[in-house]
Amino acid sequence: KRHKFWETQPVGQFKDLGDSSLPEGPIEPPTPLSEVKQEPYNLPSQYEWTTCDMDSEEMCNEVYVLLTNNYVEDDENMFRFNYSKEFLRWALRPPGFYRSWHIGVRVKTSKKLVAFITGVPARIRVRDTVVMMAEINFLCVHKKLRSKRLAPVMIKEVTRRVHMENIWQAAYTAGVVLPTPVSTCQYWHRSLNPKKLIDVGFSRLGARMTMSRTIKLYKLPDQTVTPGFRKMEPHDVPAVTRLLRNYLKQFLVAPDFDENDVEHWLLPKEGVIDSYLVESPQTHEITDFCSFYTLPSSILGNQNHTTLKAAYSYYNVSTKTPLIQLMNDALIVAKQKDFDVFNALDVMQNDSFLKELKFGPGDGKLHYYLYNYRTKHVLRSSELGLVLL
Ligand SMILES: COc1cccc(CC(=N)NC(=O)c2cccnc2OC2CCNCC2)c1
Repeated sequence: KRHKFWETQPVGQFKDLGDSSLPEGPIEPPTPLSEVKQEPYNLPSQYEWTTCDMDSEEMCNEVYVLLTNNYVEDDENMFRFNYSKEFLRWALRPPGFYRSWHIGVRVKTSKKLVAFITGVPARIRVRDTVVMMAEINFLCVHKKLRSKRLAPVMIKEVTRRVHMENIWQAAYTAGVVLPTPVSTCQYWHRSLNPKKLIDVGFSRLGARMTMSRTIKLYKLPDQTVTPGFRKMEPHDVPAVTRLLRNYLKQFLVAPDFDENDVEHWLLPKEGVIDSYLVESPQTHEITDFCSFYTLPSSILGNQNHTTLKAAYSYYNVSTKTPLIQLMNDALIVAKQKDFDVFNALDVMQNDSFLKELKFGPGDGKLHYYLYNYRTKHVLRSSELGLVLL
């Protein structure tokens, strides 16, 4: 398939697949900062660049409205991601963030926001090398402006602004195959509210299954079962950082989180991120951790329901509590908080609990990409220790 734009970019090309003579590492060397293009790329004449200050209630709302109406839908166009404003502020303002990497496109005359793309800085380890990268996300072009080739110029502009901060690599995910996935993950769903999921067409009643039998199949206890299971609190940051850093060592690609990162990315925030840990009642040692983020989806065209309340598995660590028991407690808490479904990718050790905890395979895949960084091989999803929002 022709990838006119991606064939011009420093990314693994399909023709290079299997050529194991190519070394792991950057594809192109950094450019001297004086040679980085200082002025923004040209947009079609009726549009202009804008920087979206997510601290501004008004701009944050404009971004929220654009994404709510124009962001990613499932393959059958029945659902559309509906990131909340609080979530967007959290996702886009981690330690060291750059406002200039929150890029919008406006119509010059009306000033209407019609496109968006973002980057946030992240230290990501690839095998034994920690690389400063930009995590690129929320690329969105208004439905009415599709196929005007806006996305390539937006990707070039965010790349230019990342280069200006002397960062030369990036990580991103997509539901489509581009040159060339560093890994491809299968996503899985665990029903928490099967009646609603069937009513809205997210799930179908199994063959030879009645609704009451289905409700019983997915029923969960009212309370968590692990002694010492509790919400993460600020004073837990150092211990959770140690636990998570040690656990992530086993994966070929993983974030290199320090305490500042853990404080931002993993401390609970109502309606955004939930995280729990197991503190041994005997030793008070923190032995396990689980977390999930809140990403609702708009339900397109259903009379009775407008929103699908979905939890997405984030980072989980098990050293004493069996991962299956830990994740079942996460399901129990998600059900207590009235989530309809709990989603997970088959990354890290997730494969070990998916089937047993009654997750069903989703109808699509999520591809992971690195920009300007070649890996020796395509990674198995279980070698991935990175979850993007
Ligand atoms: C249920 O509502 C949906 C609304 C839009 C798209 C999809 C299907 C889909 N594309 N799902 C995922 O990409 C996905 C499935 C499981 C876990 N994480 C995921 O994506 C995350 C990570 C990448 N950025 C979007 C959120 C579902």
